[in-house]
Amino acid sequence: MSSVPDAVRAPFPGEEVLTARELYRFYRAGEEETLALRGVSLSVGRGETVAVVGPSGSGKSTLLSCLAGLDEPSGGEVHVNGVRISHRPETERARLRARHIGVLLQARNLLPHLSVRDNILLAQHASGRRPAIPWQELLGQVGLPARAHALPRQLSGGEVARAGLAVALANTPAVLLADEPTGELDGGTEQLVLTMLRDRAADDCAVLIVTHSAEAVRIADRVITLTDGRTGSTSTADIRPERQEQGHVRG
Ligand SMILES: Nc1ncnc2c1ncn2[C@@H]1O[C@H](COP(=O)(O)OP(=O)(O)OP(=O)(O)O)[C@@H](O)[C@H]1O
Repeated sequence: MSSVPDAVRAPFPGEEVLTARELYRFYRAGEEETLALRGVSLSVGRGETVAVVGPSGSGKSTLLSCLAGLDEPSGGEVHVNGVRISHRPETERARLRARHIGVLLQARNLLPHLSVRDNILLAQHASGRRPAIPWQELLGQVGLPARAHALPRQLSGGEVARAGLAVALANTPAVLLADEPTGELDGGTEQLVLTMLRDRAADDCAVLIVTHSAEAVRIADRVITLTDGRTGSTSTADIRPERQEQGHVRG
C-alpha cells in the first residue's frame, strides 16, 4: 500500500502551495562534480505567479525538475499542497505529480504515439480525479479544436506548444511549473501561453515559470533570480528590477 497521504490539506488564499527548503543538487559525471543547487529556498502562494530567471547554467531547470519531483534533490525538501514530494520512490513522486502538479516542458509534454486528445485523457486519468474540464473544452481554450486526433509529429511547433499546455492543465493542478514555456514561439502563441498561465493563477493555482523572456517576467507577481545555484544574489538589466523581491527568498 502506498504511504502517500490521500487526505490533502486544502489550501486557503495566500497559503504557500509550493515550498522548497534548502535544496541542494549534486551531479557527478566521471571526474567532474557540479553543485547545481546550493541551498535554494522558495515558496509560491496560491494565486501567485513567480518567474525564475538567471544565467545559463545557474540551475533553473534543475530547480524545476526537483520541484516537479522529476528529479530528487541531494538535500532539502519540496512540499506541494502540504505533502512532501521529495525523497520518495519515483512511482510515488509520479503519482503526486499527476494529482497536484502541471508541468510544461518545452516540446516534451506529449507522448509521441498518442493523439492530442489521448495525451489529455491520459493526464486526466492519471490524476485519479474526475476531469474538471472536458478535453474538448481544453482544446478549445488553447485554440486547437480541430487537431484532437492528430499525432504530435503532425503538429507545427506552435501547435505542439498549445497541445502541451492543454496536457499540463488537464489535471487542474494546484501547482503549475513551466520551463521556458515561450522559448521559440511566435508572438501570438507566446501571448496565448502567458495569458493561460496567468489565468490559471487567477483560478488559485501557484504558477512558477523558468524563463529568459521579458514578456514572461512582465506577467509575474514576483521574480526570483538564480545565480550559480543560489537565489537572490543578482539582478538582470532586461527584466523589471522593481518587481524583483529578493527578500522573499533565502539563498
Ligand atoms: N544530468 C546532469 N549531469 C551533470 N551535470 C548537470 C546535469 N544537469 C545539469 N548539470 C549541470 O548543472 C548546472 C545547472 O544546469 P541547469 O540545466 O539546471 O541550468 P539552467 O539555468 O537551466 O541553464 P539554461 O538556462 O542554459 O537552460 C550546469 O552546470 C549543468 O552543466
